[in-house]
Amino acid sequence: MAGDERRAGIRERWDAYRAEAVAPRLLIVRQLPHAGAGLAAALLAVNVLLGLMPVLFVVETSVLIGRVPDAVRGGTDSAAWHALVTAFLVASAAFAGQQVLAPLQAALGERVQRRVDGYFTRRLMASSLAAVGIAPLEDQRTLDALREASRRLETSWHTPGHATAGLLALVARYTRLLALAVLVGAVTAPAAGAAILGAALVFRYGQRGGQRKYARVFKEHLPAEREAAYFRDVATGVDAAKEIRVFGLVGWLSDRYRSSHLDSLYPMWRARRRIYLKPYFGYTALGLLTAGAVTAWTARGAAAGTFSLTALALALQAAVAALLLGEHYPESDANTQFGMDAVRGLADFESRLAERLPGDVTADATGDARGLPREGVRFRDVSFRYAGGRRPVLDGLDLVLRAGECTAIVGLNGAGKTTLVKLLARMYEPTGGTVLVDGQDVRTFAVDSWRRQIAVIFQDFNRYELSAADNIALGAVERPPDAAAVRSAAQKAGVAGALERLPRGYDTPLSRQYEGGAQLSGGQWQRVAIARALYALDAGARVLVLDEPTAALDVRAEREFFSRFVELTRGVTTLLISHRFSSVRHADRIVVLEDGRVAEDGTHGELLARGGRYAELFRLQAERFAEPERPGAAPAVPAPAEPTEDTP
Ligand SMILES: Nc1ncnc2c1ncn2[C@@H]1O[C@H](COP(=O)(O)OP(=O)(O)OP(=O)(O)O)[C@@H](O)[C@H]1O
Repeated sequence: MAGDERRAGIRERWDAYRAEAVAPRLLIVRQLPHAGAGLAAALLAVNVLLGLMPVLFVVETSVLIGRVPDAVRGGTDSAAWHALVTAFLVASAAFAGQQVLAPLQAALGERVQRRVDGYFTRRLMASSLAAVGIAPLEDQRTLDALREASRRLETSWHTPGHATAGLLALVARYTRLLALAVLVGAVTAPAAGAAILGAALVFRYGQRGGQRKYARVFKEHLPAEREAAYFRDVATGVDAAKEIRVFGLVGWLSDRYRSSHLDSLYPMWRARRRIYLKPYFGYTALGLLTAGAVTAWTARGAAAGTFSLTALALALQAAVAALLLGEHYPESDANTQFGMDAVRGLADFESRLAERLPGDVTADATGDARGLPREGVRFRDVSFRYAGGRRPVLDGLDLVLRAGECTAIVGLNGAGKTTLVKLLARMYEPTGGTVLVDGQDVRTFAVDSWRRQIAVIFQDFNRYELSAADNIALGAVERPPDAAAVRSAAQKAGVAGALERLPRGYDTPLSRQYEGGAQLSGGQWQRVAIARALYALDAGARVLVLDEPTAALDVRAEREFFSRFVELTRGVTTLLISHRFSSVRHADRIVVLEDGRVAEDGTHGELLARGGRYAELFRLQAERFAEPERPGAAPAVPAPAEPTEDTP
C-alpha cells in the first residue's frame, strides 16, 4: 500500500516535471527549423567545438606540465624540449580557438534568435488576426495567454529566439562537462568520473530547478507587477499627461507605482532566499565533498607512484573544471526558462482560439453578399449576452433596417446600441435569434464578403499613425489606391481643407511621433473617420453605420454634416446612433431601444405625438438647451442646430 502511494507520488512528480520542464523544451526544439537548417547546424557545430576547446586546453596544459622535467633535463635543443613547445602551442591554439569561437557563438546565436523571433512574431500576429470576431480577444484567459506570449517580444528580453539560442548553447556546456568527467574517469577511476559528473549535475539541478521554481513564483506575482507596469506607463506616456498635472496626480502616481512594485518584489525576494540560499549550502557541501574525495584518491595514486605528473595535473584540473560546470549558465538559463513560457503562452493562446467561446463567430460559410441588402436587414428575435455578463444586453430584439432608408437608434447609456452594430458587423454571433439579410441568414455569407458591404464609424474609431490619405483609404483596402476618391471622401466629410493645409498635405503622418507629423483636433479626427466610411461607401459598401458620428464636432460642423446627410446617404441603408436628438430627427425612422428590445418605432413627428419615451427624452434635451443656467443669464450652450418647430 505504502509502496503504491510512493509509486503514485513519483509518477505525479514526473508528470509535473515533464509538463513543466520537458514538454516546453521540446517546443523550443521544434522552433529550430525556423532558424534555418544551415544556421542551426552551424551554431550546433560551434557549440560542440566550444565545449571541446577548454577540454583540449586542460589536456595539453597537463601534458605540458608532465614534459617539463624532461625538457629541463634535456635542454632547449632536446626532443623533450620540442615536445614541450608543441604541447604549449596546442594549448595556446585551444585557448585562442575558445576566444574566437565565443564571439562566433554569440553572433550566430543572435541570428538564430532574430529568425526565430521573426517567425514567432508573424505567427503571433497571424493567430491574433485569425479570430474572426472579437469575443475570443475579450476572454480573460485568452488575453492572459496572449500577454504571456507577447510580453517577452515587447521587451526583446528572454524571447523564444533567446530560448532557442540558449538551448543550443547548453550543448557547449554539457559537451565540456561530459568530456571532463570522461577524463577524470579515465585517469583516476571510472567511479571518480561518475562522482564528478553526478555532483555537477546535482548542482545544476539545484540551479536550474531553482530557476523553474522561481519562475513559478514570478508568474504568481505577475498581476502586482502588471499593475506597477501600468502606473509606470501612465506616468511616462503622453495620453494621461494632462490629467496627471491638472488633478495633481504626480505624487499619488509615484506612491502607487512604488507600492505595487514592492508588493511584487518582496514575495519574490523571500522566494529567492528559500529557493536558492538554503539548498545552496547543501549543494556546496556535496561539491566540496566530491572534490575532496577525488583529490584524495588522486593524491593517493600519486603518492603510490602509479600516477605520472601529467595524469595528476589532468585529473585535478578536469575535476575542478567539471565541478565548476554545476553553476548557473547566464547564456542559457533565464533565456530558456522565460522564453519557454512565451512559446507556451502562444500555444495556449492558439488552443484557446481554437475552442469556440460563446459569441464566437463561425467563418466557414462562402456565400457572396455583394450588392446586398436590396430589401433590408432584419434582427429576428435576437438576443445577446456578453461572456460572463449577468443579463442579456439584447433580449428578443425584432428590428428591420429597410434598404435605402436611414434608421436612427436612440436609447440610454448601456441600452445596447453599439452591441447591435457589433452583431450587424459580425463581431459576435447572437446568443439567440437570427440576423437576416434580404431574408437570408447572415451566417450563410462569407464574413469578409458581408463586412465589405458595411461601412462603420465606431464610437471609438481608430486613429491610425499613418498618413492622412491612408487613414481614409483604409475604408476599402481591397481597392487599388485612389487619390481622387480619397480627396472626394475628405471633401464630403468636410476635412479636405484641413488636410490640404498640413505640411505634406494628404501624405502627412497623423502623429507627432513621426518627423513632419501633425496632430489633428478631436473634431478633425472624427471627420477623417467619417471620410473613411464614405470612402468605403464609394468602393461599394451598401450599409452605412454611424455610431455617434458627430460627438466631437462643433455645432456648426454638425449642422453642416447633417445638411448634406440626405445627399451623402441617398440610396444607402443607414443606421445612425446618436444621443443628439437634433441629429436623429433627420432619420426616416427612429427606434427607441430599451431593456434589450424595441420600445418605440416611428418618425420624429409620430414619436413626439405619441408622447412616450422618445418624447420624454427629446423634451429633456430641448429644455437643457432652451433654459438659461441662471435666471436672467444667457443660455450656456448654443441652441439646437436645427429648426425647432416640432419642439414643444
Ligand atoms: N465587451 C464587452 N464585454 C462585456 N460587456 C460589455 C461589453 N461591451 C459592452 N458591454 C455591456 O453591454 C451593455 C451595452 O453596451 P453598449 O456599448 O452596447 O451600449 P450603448 O447603448 O452603445 O451605450 P452608450 O450610449 O453609452 O454608448 C453595457 O451594459 C456594457 O457594460
